[in-house]
Amino acid sequence: MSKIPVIEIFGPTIQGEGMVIGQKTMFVRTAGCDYSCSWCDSSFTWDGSGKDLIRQMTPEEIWSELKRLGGNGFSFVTISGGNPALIRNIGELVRILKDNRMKICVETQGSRWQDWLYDIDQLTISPKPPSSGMKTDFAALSEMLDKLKARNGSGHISLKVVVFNDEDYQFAKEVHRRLPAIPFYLQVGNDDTTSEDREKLVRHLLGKYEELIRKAMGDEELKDVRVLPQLHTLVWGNKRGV
Ligand SMILES: C[S@@+](CC[C@H](N)C(=O)[O-])C[C@H]1O[C@@H](n2cnc3c(N)ncnc32)[C@H](O)[C@@H]1O
Ligand SMILES: Nc1nc2[nH]cc(C(=O)O)c2c(=O)[nH]1
Ligand code: SF4
Ligand SMILES: [Mg+2]
Repeated sequence: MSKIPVIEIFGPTIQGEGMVIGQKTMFVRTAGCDYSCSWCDSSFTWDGSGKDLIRQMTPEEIWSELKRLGGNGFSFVTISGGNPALIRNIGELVRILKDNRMKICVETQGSRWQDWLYDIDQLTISPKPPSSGMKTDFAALSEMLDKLKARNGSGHISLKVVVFNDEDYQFAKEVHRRLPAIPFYLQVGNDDTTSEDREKLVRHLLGKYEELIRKAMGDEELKDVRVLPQLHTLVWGNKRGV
């Protein structure tokens, strides 16, 4: 039976980011990423520090674990990582979730394609700005969006760019300029992913959020934009598994 490298399964919790913020959901986080963003808040999925947490699980085992944790109290499952789009076998998990009438949300950076992406109900694509140290392949990104749009339209897709500085903000605008038809989100970057002082972190991030709101509201070139914080970080700080 085909297996999937899973580093954590948790929930129910709220989706803290993007197009379905506030949605009650379970989470499946896969191990491994083709990127290595300088500020990645989930670097334990790819930098070796979480290697003892990785379990090779069959899609059935993942579904059992979701049921064990969430009982009958959920109808939404979010798959994140790392980059879940590295893993072909997630197609089988998607099938099981669909058979059980789950809605599925996926978080990916848009660097890799899998056919199961066609079956995702809420797909968040998060191209990486300069501060991450990564380079976005816009041709590959456009190709991915064209494929998705041709099959299912684009109502269920969004673009979410994390912003840490002005260069990132300019990059975010470029993403929106190139792909104006896709719902566009700006997300506040958390530049202190190791702090255990929640109060201090929240005060700092709310300040950053206000700054980003002010910038976007005063920007005539950005009309159709949503500006969001990471809600789970405001509620729980840098705690893992929430
Ligand atoms: C950990 S990533 C996993 C999915 C996928 N690799 C991606 O980057 O889209 C999930 C989301 O968290 C965002 N993220 C990662 N580190 C962050 C940070 N320090 N502050 C704000 N958002 C962050 C990513 O941009 C992405 O939208
Ligand atoms: N509550 C909560 N919402 C999230 N939205 C995206 C997350 C992620 O790490 O992909 C995440 C996460 O880790 N927790
Ligand atoms: S692409 Fe996502 S998981 Fe990978 S390093 Fe960047 S933020 Fe982290
Ligand atoms: Mg996260």
